Amino acid sequence: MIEYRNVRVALLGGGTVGAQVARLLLEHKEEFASRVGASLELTGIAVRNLDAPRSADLPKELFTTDAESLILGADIVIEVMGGLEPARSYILQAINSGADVVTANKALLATHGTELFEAAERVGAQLYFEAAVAGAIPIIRPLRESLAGDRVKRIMGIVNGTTNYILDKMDTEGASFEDALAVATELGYAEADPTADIDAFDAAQKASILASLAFHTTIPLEKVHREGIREVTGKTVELAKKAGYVVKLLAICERLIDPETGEEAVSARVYPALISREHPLASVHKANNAVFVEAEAAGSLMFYGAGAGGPETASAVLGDLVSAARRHIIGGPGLGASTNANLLVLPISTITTRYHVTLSVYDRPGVLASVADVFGRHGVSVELVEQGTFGSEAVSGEAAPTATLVIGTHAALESDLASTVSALAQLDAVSSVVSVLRVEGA
Ligand SMILES: NC(=O)C1=CN([C@@H]2O[C@H](COP(=O)(O)OP(=O)(O)OC[C@H]3O[C@@H](n4cnc5c(N)ncnc54)[C@H](OP(=O)(O)O)[C@@H]3O)[C@@H](O)[C@H]2O)C=CC1
Ligand SMILES: N[C@@H](CC=O)C(=O)O
Repeated sequence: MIEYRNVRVALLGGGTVGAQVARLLLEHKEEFASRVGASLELTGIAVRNLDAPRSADLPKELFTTDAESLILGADIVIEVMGGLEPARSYILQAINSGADVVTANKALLATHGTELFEAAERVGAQLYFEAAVAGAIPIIRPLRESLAGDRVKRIMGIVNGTTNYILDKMDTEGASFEDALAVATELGYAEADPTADIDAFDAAQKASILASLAFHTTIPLEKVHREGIREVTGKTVELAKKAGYVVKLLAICERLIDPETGEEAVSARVYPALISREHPLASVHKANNAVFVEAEAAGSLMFYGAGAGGPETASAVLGDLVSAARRHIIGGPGLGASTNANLLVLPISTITTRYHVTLSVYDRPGVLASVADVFGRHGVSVELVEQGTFGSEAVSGEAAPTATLVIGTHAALESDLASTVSALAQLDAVSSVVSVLRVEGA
C-alpha cells in the first residue's frame, strides 16, 4: 500500500457546482491520489445554511458556516460560492495564508482579477480558473498555455449556457422566453440572479477574461460592450428562422486597428446576433457552449461542450485542483501573469458588421423608396429587402394596413447604422422598428 502525503482541500460553497465537486472528490479519492501522487483530503465545505438540501449525499460533518477557520488549515482552497463578497476576502485570505486557489467565479475575476492576481504573485501562489469560462470546456488552459507561442487574432463564441438554452428552446420548440428560463434555472444553469445571464453580464465577464488572456492585456469589464437577450421576442426568432438564420448570444473579441491612430487595438463585445443556419455555431443546442479561436499560426480552432451544470463545471474545477495539488507536491513557479501590452479597447461605434433591420411599415405606395433613401443618406448600403407578414394597425381610429419589412445591409459602420435606425424611427411610413440584429459569422 502506497503511503501518500496529504493535501488539505477546503471547499467554499456546496451548491450546484460545490456539491458535485465534493461528491466526485470523495467518490474517486483513490484515483485522485494516484493521479496526483498525494491524498486529497476534503477538510470541509463552507455554506450559509447547514440544513439546505444538497444535490449529492455528502457527510453532514463536513459542512460548516465558518469559512475563515476552514481556509486557515488548507493547502488548496476551492471557491465556488459565487458573488463578489465575501468570495474576494476569502480568496485573499487563502492566498495570504499560502494556499493556492481554484475558482469558478467569473464575476469576481472580471471585477477584481487584477487585485487577486497581484496578491497571488506577491506570495508566489497560483490562481486557477478553468471553470470560470464555458463550464466543462477547456479554454483557459489552451489560451494560457497551448497558444502562448502564437498570436490570437479573434475569438467568437457562445459562452453562456442559460441564454443558449433559452434561445434554442424558442427556436426549436417555439417555447416562451419565461418558460425556457424557468427550466434553465431548474436545471442549475442560471446564476443565483438570472438577470446576470439574461442581460449578458455573465457573458461580458467571460469575454473580459478571454480577451485579456488571448491578447495579453487587461480588458476591464466596463469596456466590454454588452447587450442581453431581453428584447429577443418569439417574433424575432421566427423571422430569423424564415430568413435562414438563428439568434445566438455571441461574445466576440478581436484585434483591430484603431481608425484614429492606426495603432493596434482590440474589441470585446457581447450581443444577440443572427448566424446562418449553416454555420457550426447554429448547431450548438441546449446549454452547450462553443468557442472559435483564430490564431495567426494555428489557424481556426473550435472548442465545444457543456457550458454549465453541476457535474460538468465540477470537472473543470477538479482538473484545476489536480494541477494545483501536483504543484503543491512537486513545487515549481506555476503560471505567471502574461500581461505585456495595454491595448486600447475600441468603442462599439467603430465596429463594422452586417445588419438585419426589421420594420413594421404602413403598406402604401412609396414606402420602400423612402426607407431605402434613409439608408442611402446615412451611407449604409442595402443588400436585401424582404417583405414579410401583413397586418393592420389603428391610426386615428381607422384600420391602416401594415407590412413587415426586413432590410439586410452590406457591412456598415455601427455609428452609421445607429443614425439610420434613429432616422427610420422618425419616418412617417414606419410604424415601428421591430428589431435590429447584427449578422455574424458570414
Ligand atoms: N452553475 C453553473 O453551471 C456554473 C457556475 N459557475 C460559477 O460557480 C460558482 C458557484 O455557482 P453555483 O454552484 O451554481 O452557485 P449556487 O448558488 O448553487 O451555490 C453557492 C454555494 O455557496 C454557498 N455560499 C454562498 N454565499 C456564501 C457565504 N457568504 N458563506 C458561505 N457559503 C456561501 C451557498 O451556501 P448555501 O447552500 O447554504 O446557500 C451554496 O452552497 C459561481 O461563481 C458561478 O458563477 C461557473 C460555471 C458554471
Ligand atoms: N450561468 C452560467 C453558468 C456557467 O458559467 C451559464 O449559463 O453559462
